[in-house]
Amino acid sequence: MSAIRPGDLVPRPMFVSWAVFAAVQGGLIIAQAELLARTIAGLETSWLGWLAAVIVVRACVARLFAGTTRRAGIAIRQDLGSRLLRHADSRRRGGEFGTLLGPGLAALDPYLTGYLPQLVISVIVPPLVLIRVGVADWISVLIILAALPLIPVFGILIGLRTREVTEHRWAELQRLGGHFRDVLAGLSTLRVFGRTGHQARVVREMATSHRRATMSALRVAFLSALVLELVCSLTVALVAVPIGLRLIAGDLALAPALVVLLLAPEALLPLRAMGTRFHAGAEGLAVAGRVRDILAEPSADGPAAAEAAAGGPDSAARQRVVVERIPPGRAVSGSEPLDVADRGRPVEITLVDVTVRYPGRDRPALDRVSLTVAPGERVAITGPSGAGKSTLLHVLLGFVAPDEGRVLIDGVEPGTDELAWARWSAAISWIPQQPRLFATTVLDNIRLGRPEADLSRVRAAASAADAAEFIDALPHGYATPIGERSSGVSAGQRQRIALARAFLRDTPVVLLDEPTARLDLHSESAVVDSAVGLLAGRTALVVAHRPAFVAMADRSVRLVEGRVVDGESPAAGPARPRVLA
Ligand SMILES: Nc1ncnc2c1ncn2[C@@H]1O[C@H](COP(=O)(O)OP(=O)(O)OP(=O)(O)O)[C@@H](O)[C@H]1O
Repeated sequence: MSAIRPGDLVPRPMFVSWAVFAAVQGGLIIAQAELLARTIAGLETSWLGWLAAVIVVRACVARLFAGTTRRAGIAIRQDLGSRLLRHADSRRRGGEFGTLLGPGLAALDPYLTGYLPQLVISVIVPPLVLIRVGVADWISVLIILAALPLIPVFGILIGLRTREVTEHRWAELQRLGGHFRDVLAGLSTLRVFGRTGHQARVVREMATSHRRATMSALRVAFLSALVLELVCSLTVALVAVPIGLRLIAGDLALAPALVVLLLAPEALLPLRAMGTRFHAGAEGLAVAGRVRDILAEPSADGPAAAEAAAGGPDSAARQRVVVERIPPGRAVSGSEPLDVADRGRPVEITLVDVTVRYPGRDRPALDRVSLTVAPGERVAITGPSGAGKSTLLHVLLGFVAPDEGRVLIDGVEPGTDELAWARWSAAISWIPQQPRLFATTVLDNIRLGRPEADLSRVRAAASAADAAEFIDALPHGYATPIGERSSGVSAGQRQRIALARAFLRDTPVVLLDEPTARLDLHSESAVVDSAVGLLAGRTALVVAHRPAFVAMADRSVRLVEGRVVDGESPAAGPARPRVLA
């Protein structure tokens, strides 16, 4: 991360106003010390009114300054937020980006409204105060000047460590945010592939790592406050002891001695406060660097980005709605073992008068749909957009509970039996229109439903899905990491990884939502050929848009406005053999 200059974030007039405030504040500090010293030394009350006025003005100025700075901070953050949103193309709008826009910009606040104004105050107030101390007693100025550099030196030494730990903490937070969003968006995929429990563990580990990084940053902050406090106290003591001795010896009058004693801590205070605020603002500094890096990158929103972003916010939101509709009784445990006995034989699926109504919709998405898919039969579901094809698959996946009607698996209704749904889930491979890949390696993405599978089985599954060639050409082959929101692979490659996933999972039932994303000719024919191989010998429901996908089925059922309007009779003949046993 490149270093960032304060001027990159804060407009110049803001610095000027901070400087003016610092000068006024410096003058008021000196006036306050002067009036207090005269009142005590002369034992007269005539200055008390002026003293009270200075204290009140000082408080008002400080309040005014805090208000102006806070408003400026909000304006700067809002401006950065909208610039980031305008600039960052859809590929970058992942969970990390969300973390940057949310907690990231919020972390900028202590930097903008705390550290930077304090930096200006530290440059202006100590010299003003030291001039007045020098007029009263030049020896004290020499002592303060000798000790003063210790504060920034210690501050810088600790600051370097602070920057390191806060950047680490920020990186951990971004990783956590990115992964969490990925997991949420792909929750339905994880659920079908029985990996929710594993992902919960991963999120827990990331949260622990972030907590450790936070504790380490806090330790450094406390240590730094302690060191700075010690240096300031020692400096004041070094000034006070000789002043006391010279007062007793009669070498120094009481009024200038009091001015020196009152002003010595004020000369040190801004530097000490700057050290403390540096810690509070260090995360903001890390964020500012990231913001500047993003704004410096060329924006690349365009057709390619749009394609790469397939499976974007709309589809994620839609999936979330679907997942929210899962009745509590149907939650499938991630640690549920696959039912191996189920894997060996094709399954019969029956829907009886299934009706699904989405909230806020007049027309049901499925209207009394009855359908029987014989063991080993492949049925294509066709129909215009919005006919209810995906909803039909979602009912079978348990994402959507029918409002009326029954779903029977091998003649048995899972109903609200959690175990029955877990067994059923373990028997399904689901390939959605826009398969969800996770920000992990290609290898782990393929073996999502079978984490124990070794590389040779993964390779076999990838070859069956015509994915082996492009995976071998990736920079690290199967170990190549996939970015957030499937960045780094094309829509066609994503489909082939999803098919490889299904080949490896090797379940008796396949539910396939044909990809509608624009695929090039080679990708399309590769996906069709692989899908033919995958469906062989399995009970399958395929939402089909293209003739090639309809042709691979034994029969097709047409849905229009949620109703079955046309269904061919089942094809006769034995089921074809599986590709992967
Ligand atoms: N989560 C939801 N909330 C509300 N309405 C929904 C939801 N999902 C789907 N619908 C509506 O239900 C109807 C059927 O949608 P569905 O996605 O099943 O159709 P489809 O045939 O798969 O369409 P496409 O071919 O365009 O994917 C549509 O009118 C759709 O707008």
